[in-house]
Amino acid sequence: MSRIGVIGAGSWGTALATVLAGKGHDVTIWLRNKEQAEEMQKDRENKKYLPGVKLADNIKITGDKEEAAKDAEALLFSVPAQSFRDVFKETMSFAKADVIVINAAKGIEKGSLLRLSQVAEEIVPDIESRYAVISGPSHAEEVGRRLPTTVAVASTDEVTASTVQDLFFTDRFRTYIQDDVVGVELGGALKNIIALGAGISDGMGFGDNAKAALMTRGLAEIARLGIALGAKSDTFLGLTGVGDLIVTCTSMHSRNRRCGILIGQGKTPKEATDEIGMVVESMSTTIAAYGLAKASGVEMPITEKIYEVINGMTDADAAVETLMGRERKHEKI
Ligand SMILES: NC(=O)C1=CN([C@@H]2O[C@H](COP(=O)(O)OP(=O)(O)OC[C@H]3O[C@@H](n4cnc5c(N)ncnc54)[C@H](O)[C@@H]3O)[C@@H](O)[C@H]2O)C=CC1
Ligand SMILES: O=C(CO)COP(=O)(O)O
Repeated sequence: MSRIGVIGAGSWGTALATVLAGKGHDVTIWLRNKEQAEEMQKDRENKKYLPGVKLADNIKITGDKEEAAKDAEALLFSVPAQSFRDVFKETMSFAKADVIVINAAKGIEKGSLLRLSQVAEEIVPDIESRYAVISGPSHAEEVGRRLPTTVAVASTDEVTASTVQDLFFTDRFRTYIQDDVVGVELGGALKNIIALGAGISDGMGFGDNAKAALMTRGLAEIARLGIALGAKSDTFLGLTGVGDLIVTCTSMHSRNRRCGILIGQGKTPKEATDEIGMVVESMSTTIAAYGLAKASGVEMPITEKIYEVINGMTDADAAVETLMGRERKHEKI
């Protein structure tokens, strides 16, 4: 049994806290609003982000970051990617020197174009051997209800990877070990862009053929960028690649897909994200991926069109026409 601080109490932090508590760990969730923390502590439920899932007695909720961090043996970060830098920096100032860090967010920092493990290393230069990423096809709504789920835990350090594997492993939440941190981070972040596109396609009334095309060619461009940035190609065929792409492009739990559906039906990106009311990571990840693709000279035609749609530079109809009318070519990654 370990003491674990969960930093961020959205749907994912809350769902993962229930897995950890189910294993008997002593879990403290931090959330930034003190009144909401008190309410959640009293209600024993996250009514805003994960309604209907009861919180066990070994989960404590606090609005005090120091309380969640200071005695923790492991810290699980589950705040949106663009907030990670600030939240991580402050939290680590309270943490024990040997704390294990697990990041559950899926995104790339917009301004710096850094993966979140790179952001963490900028702040704590010796963090790599104590840092793990958890990622895979896993919607909070299902994990919170103990529906069978598989994910990967990636770390460059094998001991850290297996320690984190053990922290979460249950009969309903199966954790695999991975060493390709770059591939796992990029797979989890970039699939959200394709899910947004799949949603736009659904919202425009296109069919399963169009969605399968987006998913397959989308995976090709995810892998292309990933390999150029140092990922292993096999990772994109695993849980954190094609696995997460499938669940996010097909599930009505996906906020990225649902946001795309609203855009495909004619809403502006701002109206669509406001209506979703939870983090839609693809909005910032698309901008970061567009920047990374340009900087590394990798061709990402779907990402480029989605970038233009969400920035009001083209509409979805024109984007589809351009993608379908691209020069004829051989099928390859
Ligand atoms: N919901 C899901 O099923 C899954 C989500 N993820 C990832 O987990 C991350 C978090 O997502 P969700 O929990 O779903 O989001 P959410 O929208 O449900 O909740 C986000 C939480 O972060 C808090 N937050 C936002 N900015 C903050 C800041 N600056 N400081 C402190 N707290 C802040 C919000 O108040 C809220 O409690 C995202 O990167 C997402 O892609 C990954 C796998 C599954
Ligand atoms: O990453 C996820 C599932 O694995 C969550 O996807 P959404 O952010 O689109 O809900």
